[in-house]
Amino acid sequence: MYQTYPSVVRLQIHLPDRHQVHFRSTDSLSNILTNERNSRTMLTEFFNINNSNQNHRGYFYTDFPKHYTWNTNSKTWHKRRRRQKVVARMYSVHPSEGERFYLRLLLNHIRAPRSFQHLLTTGTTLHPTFKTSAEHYGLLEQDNSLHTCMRDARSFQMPAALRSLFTTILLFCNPTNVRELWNDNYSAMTEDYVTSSSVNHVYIVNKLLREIDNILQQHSKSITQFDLPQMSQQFQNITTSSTLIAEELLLPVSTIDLHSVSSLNERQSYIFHTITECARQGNDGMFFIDGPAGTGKTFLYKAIIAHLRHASHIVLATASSGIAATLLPGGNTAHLRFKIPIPIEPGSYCKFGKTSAMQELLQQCSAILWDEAPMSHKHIFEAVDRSFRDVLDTNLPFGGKLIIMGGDFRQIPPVVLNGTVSQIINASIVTSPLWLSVRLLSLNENMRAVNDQAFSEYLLRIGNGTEPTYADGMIHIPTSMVIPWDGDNSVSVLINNIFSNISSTTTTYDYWENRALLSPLNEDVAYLNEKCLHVFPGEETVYYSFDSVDDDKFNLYPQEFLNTVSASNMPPHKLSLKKGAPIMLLRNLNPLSGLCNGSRLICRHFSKNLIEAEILTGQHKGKPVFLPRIPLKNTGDQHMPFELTRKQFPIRLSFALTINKSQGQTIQHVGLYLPSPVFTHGQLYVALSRGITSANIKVLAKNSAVPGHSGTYTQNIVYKDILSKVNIEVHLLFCTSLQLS
Ligand SMILES: Nc1ncnc2c1ncn2[C@@H]1O[C@H](COP(=O)(O)OP(=O)(O)OP(=O)(O)O)[C@@H](O)[C@H]1O
Repeated sequence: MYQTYPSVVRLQIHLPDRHQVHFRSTDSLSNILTNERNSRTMLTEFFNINNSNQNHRGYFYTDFPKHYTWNTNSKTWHKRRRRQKVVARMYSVHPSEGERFYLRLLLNHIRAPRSFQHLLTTGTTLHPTFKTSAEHYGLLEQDNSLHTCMRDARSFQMPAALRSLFTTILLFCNPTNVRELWNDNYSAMTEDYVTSSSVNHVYIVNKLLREIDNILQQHSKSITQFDLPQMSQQFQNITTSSTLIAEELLLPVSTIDLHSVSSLNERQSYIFHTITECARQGNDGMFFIDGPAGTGKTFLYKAIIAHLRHASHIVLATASSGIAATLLPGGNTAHLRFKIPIPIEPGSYCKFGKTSAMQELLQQCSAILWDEAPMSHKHIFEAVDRSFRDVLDTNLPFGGKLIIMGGDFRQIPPVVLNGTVSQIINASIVTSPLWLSVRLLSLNENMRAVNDQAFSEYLLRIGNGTEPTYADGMIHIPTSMVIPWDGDNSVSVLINNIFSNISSTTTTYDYWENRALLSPLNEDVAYLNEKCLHVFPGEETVYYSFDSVDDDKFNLYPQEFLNTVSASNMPPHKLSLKKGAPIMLLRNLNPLSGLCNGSRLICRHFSKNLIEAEILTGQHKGKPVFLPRIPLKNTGDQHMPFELTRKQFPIRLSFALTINKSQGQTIQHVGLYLPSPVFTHGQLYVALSRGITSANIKVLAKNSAVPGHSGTYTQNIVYKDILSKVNIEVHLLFCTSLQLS
């Protein structure tokens, strides 16, 4: 390490009085023992500095050498005079070393500890071992965590939420003793089934099994794969296919959506009648409802779905993203609904066969709706098309089914990891042969910003890439929307602007649903969330994840390194929350119940192994749900040479969201934070078009000047190749002529 830069400091780690002492062979034993210098180590002296309150900033042990230097001769720490880059590491300790490993874990998570005893103390309790202390701090997983999770959930007496939690545990948590979990929770899970004394036990067991099986089916699993009681013959005869079909037929039809038909605007009405007539006559066809953000695509889908379901048609409502799926009645992600393989390959097939329940459901359904289609890779549509043709024994596109795709090509395109612009364009459905069979239907009236025409036109110019650009594709942001950049201060101004009275108000669903900060990058979103949580009232609860790498026999990846790993689809190692704070789900736990990747919720109650929350948006708004910790893997991350398993609650705070996650939502008060500009097609457009009027949108952009021009500017990225392939302008004319004729 000699002469390396930055310098590397190795920090001693030892149990009380178990440190190494160096002495000469001629030294007497009593001298060695009585020499005070021999009792001093880097760790004990770190404690001493903390005791003397010199470490008033509360540095961790591993941060300490950045501010203090170690003098080996005097065995003392001294404040650094000059700032210098230093990397400090504690010696690594294998978990098999027991107490020393747990001591190290505590030192990595507790700031400025004053002694070993301090590390062993939580509140007024002095723990006998570092292990129990670490357990108490929530740094170690308890053996019975799933049982305590279910036990805590039972106390809320919400049987439906408990059944969903039990199934989530089966699906994601690999429980070792399923039957014991079942036995312990059976009564609580069926509390609401027992409506009269005549309902018999066999019926209740089977009803519960059926309900659990229905949730499992969404994930291509079944109760037969778990150690659960067998379903009786009578219930088994209700086959999965008939259950799938019955479920669709029994979906409630919203009267609001039914009545909304009368308020459709002219183009919406034209498309509504074209599609519903097609379904009524049993015709096939591929439609694409294209419309800029806010033109009422979702509003129209809901009217179509309600009308067809009311007439006893089966309509499979799906979407490319979880959040868009939760906005549709009975919506599911296309991935789960059609069992689309991950990763997708050019020749992939979906994971259902000719004799599957899915095949029977497809036979029966009158239409398939697929929202946010431009976000999905063309190989996904091609796999679904191939599978439908196969199981329905026909060579017609999508097996001759009526497909209604929708979305906006001005918005976020498919994600291609490290992809070039041409790879991203090439991933779009517009470059698939399927696109040739598509009939485009366009909407053009912004119903979201209907009362702010100038804003609506500005948005469209941004989306189409026709807003005048200055150097490097920079476009002007109207002064009324701008918060001038002034570092951290201006971030607080932005937060106060969007979340007015955040520190004092008792906030409602509407408050959270109508407000969000947006930013392109995850790290900036995390920064905003942290700042918001800081000013949000209430006591903070912290959950640490348990991180591991499979088969890491030689401890190549120490805990503190794994804890620093962050990925867009992973919760943080240190998850800080407060009651009443908004959060976002990071996995599709139970889409049919509104628990999708991207669903927004509000925290209500925290236990060690359970979070109780309420759904904030979409069809299931207000529904209580339980969330367990689940092991999450960072599969598919090409930047990492190992597969990390992080056991954590699958959530993040959601005062702030990435722009990509906000797509599809109407958010009245939008705060756009751009410490760096947007990086892909459609992002600026998606962010700004969440709002309903320019008066409620605030933009904070760094480096936003254009030489020679006054005002604030930011980059807008539009891949015009995608838009020209859709040929939107030409098509608008086509639609107008159809209407006029
Ligand atoms: N015909 C209509 N009458 C009244 N309100 C409407 C109508 N059409 C749409 N809206 C309202 O306009 C807003 C935007 O509609 P919607 O979310 O359906 O647009 P979208 O095209 O799906 O937007 P995005 O592309 O951003 O997802 C919603 O609040 C919706 O209720």
